[in-house]
Amino acid sequence: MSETDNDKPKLGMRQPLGLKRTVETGKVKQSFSHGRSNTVVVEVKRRRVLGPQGATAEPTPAPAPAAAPAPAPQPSAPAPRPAPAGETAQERQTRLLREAEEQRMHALEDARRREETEKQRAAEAAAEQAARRAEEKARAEAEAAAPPPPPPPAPPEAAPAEPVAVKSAPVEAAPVAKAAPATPEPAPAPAPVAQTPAPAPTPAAPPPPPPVLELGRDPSMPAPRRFSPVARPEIPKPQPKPEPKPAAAPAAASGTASGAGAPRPLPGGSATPRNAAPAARPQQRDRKSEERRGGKLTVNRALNEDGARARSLAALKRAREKEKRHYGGPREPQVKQVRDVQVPEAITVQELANRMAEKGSDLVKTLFKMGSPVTMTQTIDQDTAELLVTEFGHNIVRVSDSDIDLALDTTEDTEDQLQPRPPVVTIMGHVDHGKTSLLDALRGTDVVRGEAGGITQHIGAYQVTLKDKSKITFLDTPGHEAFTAMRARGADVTDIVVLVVAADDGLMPQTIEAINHTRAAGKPMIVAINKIDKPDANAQRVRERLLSEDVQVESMGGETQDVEVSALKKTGLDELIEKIQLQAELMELRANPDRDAEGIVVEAKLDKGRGPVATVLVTRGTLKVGDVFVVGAESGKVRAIVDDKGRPLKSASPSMPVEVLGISGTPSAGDQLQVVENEARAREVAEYRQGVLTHKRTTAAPASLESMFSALAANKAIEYPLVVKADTQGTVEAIVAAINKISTDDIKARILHSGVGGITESDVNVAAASGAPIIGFNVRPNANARQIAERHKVALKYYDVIYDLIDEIRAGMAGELGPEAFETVVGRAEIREVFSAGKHGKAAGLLVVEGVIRKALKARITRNDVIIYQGEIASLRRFKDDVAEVRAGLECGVTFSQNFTDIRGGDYLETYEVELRERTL
Ligand SMILES: Nc1nc2c(ncn2[C@@H]2O[C@H](COP(=O)(O)OP(=O)(O)OP(=O)(O)O)[C@@H](O)[C@H]2O)c(=O)[nH]1
Repeated sequence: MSETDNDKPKLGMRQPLGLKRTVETGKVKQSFSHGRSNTVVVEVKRRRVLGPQGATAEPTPAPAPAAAPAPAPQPSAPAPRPAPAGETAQERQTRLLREAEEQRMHALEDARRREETEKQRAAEAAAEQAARRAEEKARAEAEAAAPPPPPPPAPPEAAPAEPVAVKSAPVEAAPVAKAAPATPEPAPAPAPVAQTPAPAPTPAAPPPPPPVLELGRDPSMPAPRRFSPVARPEIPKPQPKPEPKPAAAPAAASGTASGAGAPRPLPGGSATPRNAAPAARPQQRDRKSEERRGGKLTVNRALNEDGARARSLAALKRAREKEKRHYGGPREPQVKQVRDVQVPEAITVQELANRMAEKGSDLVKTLFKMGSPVTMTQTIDQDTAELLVTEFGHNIVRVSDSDIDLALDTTEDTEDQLQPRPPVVTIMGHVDHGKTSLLDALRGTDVVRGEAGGITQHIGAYQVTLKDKSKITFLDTPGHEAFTAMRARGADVTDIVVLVVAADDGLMPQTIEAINHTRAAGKPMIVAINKIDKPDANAQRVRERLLSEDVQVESMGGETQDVEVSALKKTGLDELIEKIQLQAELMELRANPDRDAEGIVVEAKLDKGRGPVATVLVTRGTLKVGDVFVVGAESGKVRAIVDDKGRPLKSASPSMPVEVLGISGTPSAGDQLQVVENEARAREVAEYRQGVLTHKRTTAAPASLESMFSALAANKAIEYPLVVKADTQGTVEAIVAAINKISTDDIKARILHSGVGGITESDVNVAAASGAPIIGFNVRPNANARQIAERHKVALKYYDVIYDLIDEIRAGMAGELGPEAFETVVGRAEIREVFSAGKHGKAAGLLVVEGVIRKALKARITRNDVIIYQGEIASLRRFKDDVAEVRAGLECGVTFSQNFTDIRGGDYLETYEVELRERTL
C-alpha cells in the first residue's frame, strides 16, 4: 500500500480539507505497481451478535493484521477474522481494507500457480521419453513419500461466508477479478512444484506463516523472481529435436530435490544443459524460503544445501558421459610439454622426476625395464639420467659442480671505456746483479738494508711517480733459483721486463732463465747492463753473450733496447726510464677503471696484527674498500687498501700494486682476485674451490699397475718428515720446492704441513706425531708452541737465509741415512782342492791369485760370479802353520766358520774390507 495512515480515509469522521482527499467515504483506492490502481467499494454489514453481551462488549485488543496470521488451513484463502466488538469505524475500515487486499493477493497467487502448473505440464510433455520415465519414477517415489495433497484452495466465492464482502470494481486493469473466475479449477495437488511452496500443513505443524509474509512484502518485488520460469515453456518450441540432454539436468536436479521432499524435476524442461543450471537455482532458493517459512531445518537438509553434496558421484558420471557424447569420444590427450631438464653429475630419481614434471613411479618403471631396478630415493648418474630424460621426450642440460665457479669475465671493454694505465715493469736478473739496487735507485729509497742476508726474498711491488707525473709500477723478483715460480709469475703479470745483467759478471744461469720466462710470456725486454762503474765492467761482452741466447740488442742490429746503468752511481737511470716509457707508448696500455675489479696476487702473508694480507696488482676495474671478492680458494670483503708507501687508500685503479686486508685466509701468489656481487656468492665459490683443492690433495691414488709398483718401490725410501712455516706464501713455495729437490731414491723429504705465519701449537703437534723438525723461516713459535715443542722434544730450526736452510736440511737428511759403506777387495784366491777336515767339516786348498788373503778380513765364496757364502775365515794355514795372511802366488788351506762345507774346486774366495764414509746428498 502506498498510502500512509494519514492519507487513509477515515469512516464516520469529518474529513479534514486537503488536496490529497480524492477518495470518498465507502470507497477505497488501491494502488499497485506500474501505476495501476483500483477503487473498491466497501459495504459494511453489521454482524449479528449471539453471545453474551459482556463478551461482545469487552473490546479485545486488535492484533496487528500482519503479525496475526489467519489460522485457515488453505494457503491461498486466509479465513476472515471476526471483527472486534469495540471497533471504531475508522479501525473497521482499515481492517476491511487490509482483508480485502489479502484476499486479492491470494487470488492472484493462486491464479499464477495454476498458470505455472499448466505450463510445466506443457514442458514436461515436450521432454524426451527417457526423461519422462525418470520423472515418472521420481514422481511415483515422491507420491509415495509425500503427505496427502492439500485440499483445493477455496474459490473467491467462498468469501461471502465472511462477514465482509468485497466487490471489486476494475478501473484500469483488473487482473484479480479476471484471474479468479478464469481458474475455477483448483490447483492440481499431485505435483506440488518446488517453486510453489504448497504448505501442506501437517497437524503438528504450526499455522503456516507464508501467506502473511507474502502479504507483508511489496507485491511488485517477489513476483518477477519467484515466477520467472513462467516464460520458459516457450523455449522448447523452436528446438526441433530435444535430445536426451535435458534429461540429464532434470535427473540431476531430481537428485538434489529429493531431500526436500520435492521429487519433481525442474519445471520448464530446459532444452539445453545451459538452461538446466539456472533452473535448479530457483528450486534451491524456494527450498530455502520454505525452510524460512517454517520448515524444520534438519541435519540432512543442511547437508543437502551444500553444493558439493548436491553434485553426487552419479551426477558427475552422467556429466562425464554427456561430455563424451558432446565431444564424440574421449578428450584428445594434451600436447606434451618438452622441458629443458638440468641434470647434475648425480641426482636422485625423485628429484629428476620433479625436474621433468613426470611421475617418479614412471621413471622407476622405465629404469626397471632398462634393467636397473632402483628406488625413488636412489641416486643415478648423469648418463642414466640422460637416458630417462630422452626417453620421456625432454632435453637434457648437463650441469656440473664446476658451474658454481666464477666464469672468467671475457667481456671486452669498448674503446670509450678504456683509459691509459701505467706500465707494469718487472726487474729480473741473476743473484746480486743489482736488481734491488737499481729499483732502489729508481724509487729513491733504500730497500737493500732491510733484507736478511742481503738478498731479495720477497716479491716487491712499487709504483714510482716520475717528474712528468706519469707513473710506472715495478715488480722486484728475487734472483735465487728457488724462486723460479715467482719469476715466472712476475713475467706473467708484467707488461715490460727489465733484464739486469752485471757488466762485470755477464750472463749467468738465472739471467738465461729470466730470458726464457720473458720469451715464454711474450713480453718485451729492455736489457739494463748494470755495475758499469766497475773497473772490470765489459758491456760489449754482455751484448755479444746475449746473441748466443738469441737476444739481439739495438746496437747489434736487433730490436731489444739496452742501456748501461750504474745503480750505485745512479747513472743511466733517466735513459732507462725513457726507454720504458717509449716501450709503454708503443704498447698503448689501457684499461677500463669503471667496472668490478680484477687483480693478481703478487704476494701474500699472514700478518700478526692485520691477519692475511695479499699484495695485489689491479689489472682491470677499480678495487674499492667494501668490495666483496673471491681470491683463489679464499673470499672476503675489502677492509682496507694500503699502497706501497703504507698509506691507506679508498680505492685502487688499474696497474696499482696494493696490499688488501680482509681476506678469510692466506691466498697463494698468482691467485686471481675477482669482485663478486655478494658475500653469499663469494663464500659459495670459495667453498667450491676449497673442495677442489682438498679433493686434489686426497685423491693421489695410484691409477695403474705400473704406478702401483713404482709407488711400492718408492716406499722403500726413507721418509724425512718436515713442517715448514715461513713469513710469506712465496717463500713457503720456494722452500718446499728446494727441499723436494734434495730428495733421492734412498730418502725423500715429506712435508707434513707448510704454511704462512708463526709456528703454532698445531704445527708442533703435527711435527711431534712424526718426530719431524719444524723449519721456521723468518718466523718464531708462540709461547705455547715452544712449551709443547720442549715437552715433545720437537726440533725447532730457524732460518733467515734460504741457502743455510737448504744446506742444513740436506745434512740432516744425509745424517738420517747414516754413513755410506764402501767395499774394497783385498785378495782373491782360486779353490783348487776340497778335502775333509774332521770336525770342522771341509777344508779348501787355495792358490792366491790376487792381493792378500787375510784371516781377519771378511770373506765370500763365489761360484760363477754368484756369491754362495759370505762370512769369515775360521783358520788359515800354510804347511800346517796357522798364518795371518798369504800373498799372491802362494798356496794355503782354509776352513770357514759356520761349518760351511759346500765348497767345490773352481770356486773363488775373496777377502774384502768395508769402509764407512759420511754420506752426502
Ligand atoms: N759497484 C756497483 N755495485 C753494485 C751496483 N748495483 C748493485 N751493486 C751491489 O751489488 C750487490 C747486490 O745488489 P742487490 O741489489 O742486492 O742485488 P740483487 O740482484 O737485488 O740480489 P738478489 O736480491 O739477491 O737477487 C750489493 O752489494 C750492491 O751494492 C752498481 O751499479 N755498481
